[in-house]
Amino acid sequence: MARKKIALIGSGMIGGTLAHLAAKKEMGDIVLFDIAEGMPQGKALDLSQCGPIEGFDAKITGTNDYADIAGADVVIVTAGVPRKPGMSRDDLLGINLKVMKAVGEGIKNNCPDAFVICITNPLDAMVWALREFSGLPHNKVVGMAGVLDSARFATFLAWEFGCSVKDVNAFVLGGHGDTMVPVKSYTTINGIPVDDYAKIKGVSESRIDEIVDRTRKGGGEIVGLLGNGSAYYAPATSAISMAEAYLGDQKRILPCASYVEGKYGLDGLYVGVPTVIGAGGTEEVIEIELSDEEKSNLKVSTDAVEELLEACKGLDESLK
Ligand SMILES: NC(=O)C1=CN([C@@H]2O[C@H](COP(=O)(O)OP(=O)(O)OC[C@H]3O[C@@H](n4cnc5c(N)ncnc54)[C@H](O)[C@@H]3O)[C@@H](O)[C@H]2O)C=CC1
Ligand SMILES: O=C([O-])CC(=O)C(=O)O
Repeated sequence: MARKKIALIGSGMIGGTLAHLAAKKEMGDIVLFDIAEGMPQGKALDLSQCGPIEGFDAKITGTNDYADIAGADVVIVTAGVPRKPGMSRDDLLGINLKVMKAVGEGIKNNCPDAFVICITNPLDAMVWALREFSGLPHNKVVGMAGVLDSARFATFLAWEFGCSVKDVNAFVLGGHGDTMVPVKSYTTINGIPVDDYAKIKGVSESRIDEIVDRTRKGGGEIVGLLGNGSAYYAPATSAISMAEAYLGDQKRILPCASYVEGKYGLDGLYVGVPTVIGAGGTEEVIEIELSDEEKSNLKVSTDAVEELLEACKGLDESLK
């Protein structure tokens, strides 16, 4: 069987990390694309030289030519700019929207059958715009955010409880902004609801609320510490788990920015919801029961996403 082909559009901090992870996991051959000349070629050469040490045969190439992504099975998009301290993700909208237009056309012309995972911020608006520009079916274009946000929530809970992260199943829904919705009612410690476990361990409700708040601002905390750029290890790891679910037809249920039409009272937008990922791409959006408070928090978050879509339409006529 031919090896799978994974195209990474954007070869910066997340792109390079994605390439390393995909190669180590032998997910297929990897093409690093970027508009910066020499950089993807240089990273490809450097990463290829890990092969003899780590024992992978994945072929890694770097390019500035979209023709080289032809026939890719999976495309992961990180092209664009990250925020700097003091900025919100939404401040990136104007500049990254133009990038999504170029990337969408590159995908449409070269690998229209690929499964496309968008990472570029502001995530929920950029994945929507990328889908519009590429013209691919909605089930083949998805955004990565919920896996990362849920991993952050799980990490902070495991630290608080002094338990293994393997036993924490945390769930974050909604848009990938400070209004995201960490859903306590679906967060468990090996099946034990988080609020019950907090009582057992003597952790106060207000402490759990602080952890929810830290999760919401988790990206900004790292932006502030790095000073120049944003998180890349966990974002890359998150997107790889989504690519593996597709390539392996795993039918995993992952929180992803998926296209939602009808469910959750939404009408045609991308936002973080539990999603089945298998060989059909995003095969199903799962609608879960939410409390009144969770519903109203989700509404605040989805309203913020709707506003960004309107802003995109105002910036690019073709999106109207
Ligand atoms: N969805 C999520 O959870 C997360 C999203 N992000 C976002 O991911 C994006 C990438 O982050 P990093 O890799 O850290 O940034 P980076 O700056 O290291 O890499 C971005 C790369 O995109 C390239 N690029 C710019 N315009 C391009 C174009 N038209 N075509 C192809 N490549 C182009 C740049 O040359 C650069 O190499 C940012 O927008 C960031 O905000 C970051 C972390 C998590
Ligand atoms: O915070 C940022 O700008 C990058 C990002 O989306 C994250 O790490 O969650």
